Amino acid sequence: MNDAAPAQLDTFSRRTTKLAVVGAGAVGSTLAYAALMRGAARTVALYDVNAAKVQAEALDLSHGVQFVPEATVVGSDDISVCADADVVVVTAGAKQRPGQSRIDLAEATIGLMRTILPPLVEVAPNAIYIMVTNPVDVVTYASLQISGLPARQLFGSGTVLDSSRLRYLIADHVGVAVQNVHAYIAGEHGDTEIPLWDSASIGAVPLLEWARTGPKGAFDASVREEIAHEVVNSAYRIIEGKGATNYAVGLAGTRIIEAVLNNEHSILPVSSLLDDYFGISDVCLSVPTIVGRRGVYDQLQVPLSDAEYDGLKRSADKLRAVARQFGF
Ligand SMILES: NC(=O)C1=CN([C@@H]2O[C@H](COP(=O)(O)OP(=O)(O)OC[C@H]3O[C@@H](n4cnc5c(N)ncnc54)[C@H](O)[C@@H]3O)[C@@H](O)[C@H]2O)C=CC1
Ligand SMILES: CC(=O)C(=O)O
Repeated sequence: MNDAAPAQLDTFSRRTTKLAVVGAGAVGSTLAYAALMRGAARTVALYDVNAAKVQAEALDLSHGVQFVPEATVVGSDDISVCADADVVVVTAGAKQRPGQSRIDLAEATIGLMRTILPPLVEVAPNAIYIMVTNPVDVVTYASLQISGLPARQLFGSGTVLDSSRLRYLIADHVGVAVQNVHAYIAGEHGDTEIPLWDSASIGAVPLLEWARTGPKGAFDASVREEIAHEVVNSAYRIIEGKGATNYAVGLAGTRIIEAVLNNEHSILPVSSLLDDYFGISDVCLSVPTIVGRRGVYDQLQVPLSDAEYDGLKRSADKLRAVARQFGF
């Protein structure tokens, strides 16, 4: 009998992936919880400057590991807790106060990234970096320059969350399962974002076709306008009510982590560096993008109406201007 066989089998059957979450606040700790629930990684490491908070979050999460796929949770105010992570998700930084826009956080967040990223890259040089802290598109662009990482290796959560809000509203409007709605929000994760109606579909039916042939008024321009308005303003409403958004972003972030760690080549609207995307360059924003173990692969050239193209360009111009304002 070969004594080595069971141990070897054990080694190979365990997932050894490590997720590091930087910032154990509302978003970071909820994301860690969602990642544990879904068994996204074998080790979940939390890093935060607030030692008492990060240790408490890690302990609380650890007490629940009996009930989730096997995992280990560690938390520390020492950045080396992130060492050799496969994925690093950055959620550290100030959150919006009611009435503040995401862009209002730019100066503070960029300053924070200058402090956090160099030591992070030192301890986890091969990780895929997913930026969540707002304003996420500008932060992603600045972070690429601060870190010196290749554009495929560092990207932002972008409009994955906004697209899930859009899909939820469309599904609710027509009474179908949200999983059967395929629709993306593109551009800024913020006030200039735009729904890509031209490429949206419900099941196999193009959404604009549904608008023509479905129940009267199903998706006429005023309904589309109302839904788009609701998506843009969702975060403001939630922040007004409870001070932060955390559950949906935790799940959206986990979805991106899974796409990376499982090398899914899934199409997700993450925020990445554009280089001649329909003529748009030198800015990070969201378009439907293939995501896998090496991070960002191709950005899909989806069909765009003239209005959608103009909206995307407006987002790009705004985000570039904000980045320039801070010397990037
Ligand atoms: N991209 C997206 O879809 C979303 C982004 N956000 C953004 O995520 C960020 C975090 O939001 P919350 O978790 O609600 O804020 P929070 O205030 O609850 O947590 C932030 C955490 O960052 C920590 N932190 C601050 N400086 C740090 C440093 N130098 N190193 C490590 N940790 C540090 C704080 O101690 C705190 O625990 C905000 O910028 C918010 O706007 C929030 C929701 C969605
Ligand atoms: C806060 C934020 O960026 C969001 O919930 O969309």
